[in-house]
Amino acid sequence: MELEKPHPVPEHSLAQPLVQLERVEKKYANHTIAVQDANLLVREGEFISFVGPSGCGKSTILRMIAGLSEPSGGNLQVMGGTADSARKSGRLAYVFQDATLMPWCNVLDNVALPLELKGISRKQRTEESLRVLELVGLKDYSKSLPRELSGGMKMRVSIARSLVAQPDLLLMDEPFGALDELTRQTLQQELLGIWSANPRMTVLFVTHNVFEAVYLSTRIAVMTPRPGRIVGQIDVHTSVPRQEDFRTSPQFNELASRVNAVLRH
Ligand SMILES: Nc1ncnc2c1ncn2[C@@H]1O[C@H](COP(=O)(O)OP(=O)(O)OP(=O)(O)O)[C@@H](O)[C@H]1O
Repeated sequence: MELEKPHPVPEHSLAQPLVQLERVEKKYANHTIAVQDANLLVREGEFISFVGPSGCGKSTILRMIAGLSEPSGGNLQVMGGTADSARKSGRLAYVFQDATLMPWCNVLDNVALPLELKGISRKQRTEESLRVLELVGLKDYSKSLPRELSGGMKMRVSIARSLVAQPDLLLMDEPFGALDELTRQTLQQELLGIWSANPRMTVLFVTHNVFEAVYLSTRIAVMTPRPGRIVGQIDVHTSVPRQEDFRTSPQFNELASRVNAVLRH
């Protein structure tokens, strides 16, 4: 199997640490320990998936990194400061499982929202929004309303909105979970294309789908529940952009088996 040139993920030892979790814990007010003793070092340019069963704390970790929820213990650094300061810097973007579009606004205005909130001029907002809509193949739908789009198209709009302010860190919480398998695979391919075209962009991606994690990631953080822990980290050395035939390769199956073995441990 011939795979293309490697993604320019910087050498691990040289790339900047972007996110660092040291013994991070999250205990909710109802005493649920959602995350315990989580340790992870994310370097610039990586694509890391969190994979694990429902309730193992994947979303909780992502929300803490996004500055939407505070750890109850341990040390969390994002872009050299607190998660809250990283969120306020505007250098990170968050994609939810639902596209969460404003139904009364057209596609262009939905995508332009982060720029509007930053006070960017209408002309520049339009230019930038059309640029990212082209990346996700929706330039011709800029005037459409969300209700006129399929589920996959709505998710593309949501991804375009997350990219419009050119984030350094893209956090995605099960973004393709509600899509049919074929659409899901198409969007995985598109996401990898966008990521590999932006060598400095780091992606943290939550999924419960082992195959999705293997296909997308440079590293997989495997989590188990009660309490939620990162119990293993598996590197995926295959270069990107990845071809569809990676999905049927022996290496793919071997990686999926390794992830499953850690999940069952
Ligand atoms: N706000 C909250 N208050 C109390 N408990 C919570 C809260 N949010 C999540 N939990 C609990 O924390 C644990 C981890 O939840 P979390 O949503 O992070 O898991 P997850 O792995 O993302 O699950 P899923 O794949 O189903 O989204 C679960 O037991 C959940 O019930």
